[in-house]
Amino acid sequence: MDELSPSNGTDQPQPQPKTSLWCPRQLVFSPYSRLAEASNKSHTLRVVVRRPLVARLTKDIVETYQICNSQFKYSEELNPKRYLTSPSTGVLNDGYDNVNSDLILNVNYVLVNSDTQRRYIVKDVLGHGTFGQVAKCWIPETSSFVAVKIIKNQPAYYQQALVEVSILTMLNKKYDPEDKHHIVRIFDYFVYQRHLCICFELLDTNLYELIKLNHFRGLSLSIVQLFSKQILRGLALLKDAGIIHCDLKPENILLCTSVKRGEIKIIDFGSACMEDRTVYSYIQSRYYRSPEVLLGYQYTTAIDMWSFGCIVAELFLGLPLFPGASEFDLLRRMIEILGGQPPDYVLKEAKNTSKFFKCIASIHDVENREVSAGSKSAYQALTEEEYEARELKKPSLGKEYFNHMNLEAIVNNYPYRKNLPKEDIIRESQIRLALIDFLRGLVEFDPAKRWSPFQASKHPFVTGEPFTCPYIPPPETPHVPVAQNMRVDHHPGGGHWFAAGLSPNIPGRNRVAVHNSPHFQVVPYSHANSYGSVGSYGSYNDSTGLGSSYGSYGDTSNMFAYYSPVGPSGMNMHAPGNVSMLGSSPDARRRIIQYSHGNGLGVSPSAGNFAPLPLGASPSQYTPPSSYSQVSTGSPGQYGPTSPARGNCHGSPLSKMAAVSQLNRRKNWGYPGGAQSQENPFSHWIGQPTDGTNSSQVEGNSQLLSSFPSHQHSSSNAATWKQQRGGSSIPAGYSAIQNMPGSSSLGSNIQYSQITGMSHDKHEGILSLPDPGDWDPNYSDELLLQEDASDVSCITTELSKAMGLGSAEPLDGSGRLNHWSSTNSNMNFQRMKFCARVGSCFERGRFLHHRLEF
Ligand SMILES: Nc1ncnc2c1ncn2[C@@H]1O[C@H](COP(=O)(O)OP(=O)(O)OP(=O)(O)O)[C@@H](O)[C@H]1O
Repeated sequence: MDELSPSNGTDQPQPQPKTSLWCPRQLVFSPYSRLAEASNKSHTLRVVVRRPLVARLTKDIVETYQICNSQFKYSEELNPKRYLTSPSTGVLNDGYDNVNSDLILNVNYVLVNSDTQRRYIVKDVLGHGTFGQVAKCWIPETSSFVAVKIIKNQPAYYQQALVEVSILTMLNKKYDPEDKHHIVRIFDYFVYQRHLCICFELLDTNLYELIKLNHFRGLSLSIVQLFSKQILRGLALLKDAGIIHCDLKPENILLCTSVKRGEIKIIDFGSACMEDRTVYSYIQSRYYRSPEVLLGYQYTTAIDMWSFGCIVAELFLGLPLFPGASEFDLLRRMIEILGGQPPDYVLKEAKNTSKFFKCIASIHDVENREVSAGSKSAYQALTEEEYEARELKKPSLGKEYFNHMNLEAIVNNYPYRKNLPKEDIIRESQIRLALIDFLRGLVEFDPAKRWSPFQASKHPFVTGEPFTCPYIPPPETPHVPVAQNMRVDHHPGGGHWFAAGLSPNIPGRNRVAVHNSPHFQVVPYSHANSYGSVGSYGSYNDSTGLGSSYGSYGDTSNMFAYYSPVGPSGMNMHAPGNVSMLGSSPDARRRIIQYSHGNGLGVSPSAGNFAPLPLGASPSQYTPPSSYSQVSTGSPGQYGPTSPARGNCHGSPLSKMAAVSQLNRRKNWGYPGGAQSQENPFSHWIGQPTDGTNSSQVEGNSQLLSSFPSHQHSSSNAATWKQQRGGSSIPAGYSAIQNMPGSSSLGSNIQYSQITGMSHDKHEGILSLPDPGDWDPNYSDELLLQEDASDVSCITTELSKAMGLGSAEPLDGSGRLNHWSSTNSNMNFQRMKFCARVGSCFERGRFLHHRLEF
């Protein structure tokens, strides 16, 4: 404070000259006194003086005040409430909830698990999703931070969130007790103020934000490899458990705060389902949506492998591989970039084939598979005009931002880091060939041929072995039937909760006692489908005794049942008054309906009248009621999944709500049900051929790369990578070589592109930095200005330092993040985390001020 007020060398308040414009009231603060400060707390002086002014006026304000007035006492109770939830007006649930059914949180709001009396003190909001808010909370008891997902106070969200609890509990406890498979840990769950709260380990930035912090330039191949390996471990676990994540995307993969740098974890199992209970057809975020889901074909864990392939490509390229502005656009991009189309057996069976394809063979040919057996398909993708004629609306098409329209050219022509030595370019080009081969096995149209996590994990791109020829995967290990595989060994709750045929296995009074839920009431219900008796197929529990009977939950003395259209797997049974439901037949099943009006049970007036959701899909991903659809549950077909159980599907009334409530960071980026999904987020900066020709015509010629071993799919024309925007473009020249520390291994593929004018890139188009402001709906320059400019400008430098560059060299226009390094300092990592939060503020502006409180 020495620069704020002169010291007179005494600690007494001094009369101020009349000419002074402002002075603190004498009784409150005395002017700053260096002597007083020194005599009081010399260590404080040191700390305060060295801290930046902003820190002293924010984070250190209490100390600053105390320096000015030793009598000053800080009292938290006197603080005005600082709301973290928006809107913060309480209109539902006795004023606890806002209009969106979100619990209105403020800093230091306390969530209590009434069972254990554990208190979770809200400190910040980490994110929003379809299901509610995720808050960073402090547990005084353990002196640790956790992430608590506070689910909206609506029955459908409530119930679907229980699926997340069940699946994660099972994955954590049964399949990954040692936490080695990169799946987020669930610690606790409870109901507070009619909100289901799920407590997770606290994680850090997600991969989308990481890419964004790097200005949408790709990460180095070593990091891509590092992340790929970990995601595959997670997917292998899911496959073993027979679980489909259904919403794998960069946003749902988070860096860990743990000491192990570069560790990531998969989150958000709110859309997950069991492989043998694939109920919904409208799943996966659009950019990461598999062809079989898009076409309405039956699906398996292979859809996560497709998403994984899209993620790997995006990590490398910095941009989504298939940023379809609509499903038509998505399919068009897949076909163009991959050079093929879904196999005929899928097209023949899929529900939506006629929306995107026309049949060009005779019915007889199709039926008898004569055409599909040959090289020519019986189906041809509709042109834009044909689609419009059929659907009576123009398909939404996004602009191209890769100047190459095939996978090989896109990857091969991605700019190399500047100043990379020639030998490193050659080495990296080899790894890129491995990457292409790897991606080919993942973004494979045929789900039956798509590699499993096990097969993919043996690929040279992942193992780091030299890549010499196209990879032939080892045979897949036999699949253990899900029903056998998913039994849990203990039932502390005395039964099972069964929205997903799963058991939360967490006992307790307030353990989401469904029968006590404000959202449900029991009514007799007769289900048409008979799936056998209680305790039959798919139970997670020992099929003995009442407590382990199929679909039960809570104490064995309390069984209710509620209906889910998937058959017994959707039955949540609770027997009031010790009425045993053991061995109940379908006609004994009951359905729980929601009170549709105020009933003293705390149902939000806005909640509507929802039937409980069956398992397995995010509310954001349900098929709109007008077009309820279900993946065919009939015969699995020759390549179909082996699961015998495929239930009927009802759509969800949530779809419209979800569309409105989508607060995802990339809310226009291909999310199912997204209200603005027709808008192309890249429309302003996505590159277009500068000469007005079709992108496929502007392919340049890479002298260097053309000498590399060619891949079976590679284009002979090495095409041009180009990202273009407005006038602020810079030429994307040939990436010259720069030696980086530790460049002897995969980690050497750190790329900073620089224009050098080397021959093979001289035809390159224009490269410019994509600006999130051009497409990110939540971005604003004002928000940017609110931050400390130096913090912002240093993001990429600090991030790359934090990730182990060991160099302060900034990333240039096409630079790429470097590999992780053990020399990375914790300070840098902290800095990175701070920067990451700043980055996230750009998108979620209204939380900016919260983020500054670090
Ligand atoms: N364990 C965690 N640690 C830190 N942040 C987290 C954690 N879990 C979630 N978040 C943050 O909260 C955001 C929303 O979480 P999540 O994806 O689980 O919610 P959701 O409602 O299921 O979202 P979606 O709409 O994608 O289905 C995440 O993108 C992430 O930024």
